[in-house]
Amino acid sequence: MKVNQEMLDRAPKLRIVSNISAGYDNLDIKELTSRGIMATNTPDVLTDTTADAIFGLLLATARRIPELDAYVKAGQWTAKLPDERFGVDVHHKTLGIIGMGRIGKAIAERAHFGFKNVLYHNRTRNSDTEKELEATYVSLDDLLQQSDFVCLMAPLTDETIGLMGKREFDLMKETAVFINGARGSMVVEADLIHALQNKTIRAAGLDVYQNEPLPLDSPLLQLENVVTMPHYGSATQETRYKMAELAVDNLIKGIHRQAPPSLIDKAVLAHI
Ligand SMILES: NC(=O)C1=CN([C@@H]2O[C@H](COP(=O)(O)OP(=O)(O)OC[C@H]3O[C@@H](n4cnc5c(N)ncnc54)[C@H](OP(=O)(O)O)[C@@H]3O)[C@@H](O)[C@H]2O)C=CC1
Ligand SMILES: O=CC(=O)O
Repeated sequence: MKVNQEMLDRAPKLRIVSNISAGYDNLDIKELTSRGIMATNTPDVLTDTTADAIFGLLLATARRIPELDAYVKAGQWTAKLPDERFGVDVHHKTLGIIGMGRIGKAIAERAHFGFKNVLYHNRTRNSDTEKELEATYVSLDDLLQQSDFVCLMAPLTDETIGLMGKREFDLMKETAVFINGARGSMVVEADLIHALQNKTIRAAGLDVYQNEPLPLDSPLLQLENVVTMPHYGSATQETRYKMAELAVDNLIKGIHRQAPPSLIDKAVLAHI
């Protein structure tokens, strides 16, 4: 739900907005802070669960697991698997992570022993991450040109909206797989669809979309080289419970005008 000026005008007594998600692109943080309203999210508790899901999506896309599951269940496995159904290797390839934050790093940890290289791109270089995960910092264009798997894991901001468009898909290898575990609006969906239809990239694994739930007439649903998930990254019972607990802790602190555990903009404390 979007929390913007219009909504806030109707809530003059509001003290805190407690988001149950790590991403907070639905919140106008500047506006909230200027009104002395705290805003919180639920990072960390969902990091490993989301990394598991996005890594699973990467494997499923490369090895075409959902398609082959449907093939077996439809009774089509009546002879040797035809070559056209083969997948592509994941091991000893190059993984490029755009947004090497908490979840990006957890994905890199999972890739550390299986991939040949892990490349990453952030606005700032992180030498501790480079040492710890043997990851290499590169420009966005170098990452797109060199990676066999490109995984988008940065936040949606004014800077990242439409980050992946025609130019960026054109830079990717024809054999590369694109994974989006971040936010749909960071991708120009029509350009992604074009790249997939024309096979200028091999495939995509998507957890997030420009419009959610994904409209039934989306061309993405017709493409064999797309694996879809329903914005599912943090969706395990254990993790959703921890997220709810953290959101409640944040809320209770905020109602009592105390600093919540995951306050997004600490500058708001000067206004309350
Ligand atoms: N699919 C799902 O279910 C889920 C999706 N998410 C999404 O994942 C996002 C990341 O979460 P999390 O890892 O916890 O967040 P973090 O804040 O820990 O990491 C975000 C990373 O992105 C980098 N980044 C920010 N802006 C840019 C930019 N313009 N270009 C390149 N890199 C950039 C940051 O580095 P720097 O500041 O140096 O640029 C940082 O390393 C969330 O914002 C949310 O949208 C989160 C949870 C579940
Ligand atoms: O997309 C989910 C989140 O926690 O952010």
